[in-house]
Amino acid sequence: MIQLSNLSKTFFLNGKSKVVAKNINAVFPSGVSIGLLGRNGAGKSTMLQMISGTQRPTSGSISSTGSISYPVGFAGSFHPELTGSQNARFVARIYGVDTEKLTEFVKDFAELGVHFDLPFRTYSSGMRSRLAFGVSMGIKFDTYLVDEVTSVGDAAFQTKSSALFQERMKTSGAIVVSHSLPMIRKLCSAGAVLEKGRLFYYDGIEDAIKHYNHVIQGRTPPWIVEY
Ligand SMILES: Nc1ncnc2c1ncn2[C@@H]1O[C@H](COP(=O)(O)OP(=O)(O)OP(=O)(O)O)[C@@H](O)[C@H]1O
Repeated sequence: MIQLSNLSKTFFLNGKSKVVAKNINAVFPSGVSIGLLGRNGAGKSTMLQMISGTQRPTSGSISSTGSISYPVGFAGSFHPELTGSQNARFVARIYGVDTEKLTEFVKDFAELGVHFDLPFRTYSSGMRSRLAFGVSMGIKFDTYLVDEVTSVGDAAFQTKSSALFQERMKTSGAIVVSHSLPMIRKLCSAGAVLEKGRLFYYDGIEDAIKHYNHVIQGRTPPWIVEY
């Protein structure tokens, strides 16, 4: 379970303020895959960053009962001079998981062939994504945070990635940010909409999509009194 308590976040830039969370109180239940929807700039990525702990709220707090991943597919902390294999070991040590097991898993999953033992700096962007997705999904977390990982590799690899995600969802939950509704429908059973600093949680993804469809047409859903 992830609990947001009186959570507020405001950015100040060039004398202007942007509120992305306004005193939000909400609970993301354990073991559920939740699609986080909202317009461009609503604050979805910021919300994931606050949940992962890389961004601080302006006020309020976030507490959780289980382990939370770093954003799935994030490659920014890989060292360019280390090989894919060495980077996988490095991350395994940071998270205290079996280095051999994770490395074997990633080797098999990411299908990088000889590149797995070559420096990360020599990788194509597709190879980087495959390594990053394999490493993050290779570690068991209670909740996976997924931000727009919609196109990892070619069609065959996407099918494989999606199957791995569904497999993980048997024992874990996720918060998934994507503008692709087919992707959200495929991966999520529940949903939440972030709009004007408020968060609306729905047990059913179709109800969240209904709300989102109102939002993108600039309308307030009839079941919401006011934002
Ligand atoms: N470090 C920052 N400093 C100032 N403003 C920021 C910062 N990070 C984000 N913002 C602003 O906060 C708002 C929310 O950004 P965020 O990336 O969280 O939105 P999003 O819902 O994920 O958007 P998108 O759907 O376009 O990816 C935007 O207006 C953005 O410009």
